[in-house]
Amino acid sequence: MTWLDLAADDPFGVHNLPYGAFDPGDGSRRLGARIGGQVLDLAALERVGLVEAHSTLQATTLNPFLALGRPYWTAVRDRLTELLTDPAFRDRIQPLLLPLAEVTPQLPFEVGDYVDFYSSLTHATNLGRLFRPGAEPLLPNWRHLPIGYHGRAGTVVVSGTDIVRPSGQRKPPDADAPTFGPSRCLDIEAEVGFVVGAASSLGRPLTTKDFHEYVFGVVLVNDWSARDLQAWEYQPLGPFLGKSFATSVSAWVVPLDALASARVPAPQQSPLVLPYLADERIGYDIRIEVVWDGTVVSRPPFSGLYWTPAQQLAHLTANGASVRPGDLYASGTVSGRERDQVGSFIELTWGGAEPVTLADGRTRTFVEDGDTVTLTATAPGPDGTVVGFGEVVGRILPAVS
Ligand SMILES: O=C(O)/C=C/C(=O)CC(=O)CC(=O)O
Ligand SMILES: [Ca+2]
Ligand SMILES: [Mg+2]
Repeated sequence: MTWLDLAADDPFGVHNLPYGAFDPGDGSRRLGARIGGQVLDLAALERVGLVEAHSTLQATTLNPFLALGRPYWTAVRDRLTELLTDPAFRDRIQPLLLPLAEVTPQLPFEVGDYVDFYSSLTHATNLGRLFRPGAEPLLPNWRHLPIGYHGRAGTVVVSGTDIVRPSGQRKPPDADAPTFGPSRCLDIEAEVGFVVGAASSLGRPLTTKDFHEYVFGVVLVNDWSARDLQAWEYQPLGPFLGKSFATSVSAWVVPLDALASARVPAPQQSPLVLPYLADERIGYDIRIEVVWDGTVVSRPPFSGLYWTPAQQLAHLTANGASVRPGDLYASGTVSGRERDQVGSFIELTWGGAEPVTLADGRTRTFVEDGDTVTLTATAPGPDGTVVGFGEVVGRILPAVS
């Protein structure tokens, strides 16, 4: 029990303690841990000697702390738990807590390499039908390896950043020639992102068993996608400008250790995978909500994903590629089987053919200028608690002409 005045069902109780970076209001950047509606100033905490992490908590991003590896992540988390539960520390900790409302969240880590997977069987099947009508929706490799592509790390932005509508080339199937202009089919993708902490060595693949040693924590991801640009450009090399203009992530990195109670069996795979992809089938019961301009339109369940994050890590290093602190890999769009569980609007509105009606009566197919899309999520915590992920929110600004 924490000595802070927190409700037992607060999703940011001492069982969670996600890490982030914030501007306290003077234009500087500091590292913090979220507890309830406050931020614990980790830089100050380390300066006064209440926690020790080789001065990595003085940095403006989490990367140096991530690089310390699992033993330090555990030691610092244990220490924060002690400081926030033992009333003997109350008087020294209280001055280091800032109200969340008075700080501005920053991108918590400098994104190294960014990979996006494609691991939901339902999403892959739906997109196959929509993008390749008449063809087999799942390509022959889909059940043998976690399909992914390398995205653009430099355009990963923190929740709250406005998104400018992208322009680009598109050519509807019935048009004679391509045109250039603002995307008319701007979409979202609700995903779960895994933040790599420890570095691996070039030429040394990781195994599925290495997941817990190398992955530090989890963020929510909105992989904004311009479907008209994507449909025209993606063959044969895959997503490019249709997805590289912006990817939003939540401001608080939930440590993997906070998700121990959220582990659930992942779906069994058929056919059996190659030995390097064999894993313990551990999924996470992360329940996402997609909110479109105030209306909850979908509740994608992460637990049903076919490929697990441990398999994704093993696969992305299977050729000897190394990972670095701050690398981010996203699960791929989280879509459950029901229409109100899909993680993209192209699925929700079936390519724009079936508009959705928001609570105030407006109808939507794709995202319009001025719309705000918010993803939130929770997962079960220890002893009946709930782990919150905060939100990833973005508002669309008109295209730049
Ligand atoms: O099937 C396709 O051609 C395209 C699929 C996607 O756009 C999905 C994607 O970016 C990966 C994912 O988020 O699942
Ligand atoms: Ca995606
Ligand atoms: Mg993207």
